[in-house]
Amino acid sequence: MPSDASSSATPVQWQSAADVDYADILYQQAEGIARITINRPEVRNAFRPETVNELIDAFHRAHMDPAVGVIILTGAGDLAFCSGGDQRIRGHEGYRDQAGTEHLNVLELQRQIRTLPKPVVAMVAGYAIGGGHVLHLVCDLTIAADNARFGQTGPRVGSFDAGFGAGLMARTVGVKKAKEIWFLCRQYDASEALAMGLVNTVVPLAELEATTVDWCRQMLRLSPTALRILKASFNADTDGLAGIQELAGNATGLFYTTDEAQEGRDAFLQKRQPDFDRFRRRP
Ligand SMILES: CC(C)(COP(=O)(O)OP(=O)(O)OC[C@H]1O[C@@H](n2cnc3c(N)ncnc32)[C@H](O)[C@@H]1OP(=O)(O)O)[C@@H](O)C(=O)NCCC(=O)NCCSC(=O)CCC(=O)c1ccccc1C(=O)O
Repeated sequence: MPSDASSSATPVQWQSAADVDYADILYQQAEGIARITINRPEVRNAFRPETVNELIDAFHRAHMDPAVGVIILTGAGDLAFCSGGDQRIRGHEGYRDQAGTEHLNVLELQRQIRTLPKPVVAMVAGYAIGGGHVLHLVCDLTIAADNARFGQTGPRVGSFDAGFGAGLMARTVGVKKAKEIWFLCRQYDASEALAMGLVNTVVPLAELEATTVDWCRQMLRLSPTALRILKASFNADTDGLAGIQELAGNATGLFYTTDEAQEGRDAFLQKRQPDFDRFRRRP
């Protein structure tokens, strides 16, 4: 079968997990794909701390599930992917949860999306704005509908994301463009986003899900280990020593599967000297 063979004609049959009870998000699964949906369309899918905690839980679930190979992050409805932090519950030093504690917990979610070892695809219809724009940015790929609109609003609403929101943005679209996005708080349509490398492709809204699923199916046919290590390698320089640690952890994980590493473990458990003589020193 050719590597790009398309099976996009077959619609996906999403199944909701029976054992989850999220209030702000949906978690569905099919064919090795987990689909995580921010489900607050009445506020253009703005997130509150509880939303972010549920997203963290859902991404952890998808990470740990061996049946999941690719994850889609999206927003409910056609009007928005996500409009960032819910300004109605923004308090003195963060976003207030129902117990009254104030958080900036989306930063933890950003790190989780980058470090979990499976491709994460942002499926964007409508607005990806503010912290919602940064969420699509930290995903590995972005598929945009032709009605998508992108932008930052921080300097207008009294906020900024000086982490991935600035640094990864600059690496993605270039420093001048990233400064324009943050300093002017303009919105960009899908074709402008494509031209600046902010998204991977733009499709008609009616084809958004089919195209996203098709890309996921293509990745599911590829080597999961190769994709895993490639994802870590793309983060390695950006994320400094934490990125190198992530990449290196994959090397350790692969080494553990070898007879050579297992000889070390077995020798310790059998209280003998390890015998590494039978393992060749490769050029
Ligand atoms: C997204 C819009 C451009 C959509 O415009 P439009 O289609 O015309 O719809 P509206 O009529 O404006 O909105 C419909 C309805 O939704 C409400 N709403 C929309 N967005 C939000 C929001 N973010 N918070 C709360 N409510 C929202 C809107 O008020 C309407 O409600 P009604 O009751 O019907 O009036 C437009 O809506 C828009 O511009 N929205 C605001 C975008 C914005 O400024 N977002 C916040 C950016 S700052 C941010 O996200 C920081 C959070 C963050 O990620 C972060 C960064 C750095 C460190 C930590 C953090 C962190 O942890 O949070």
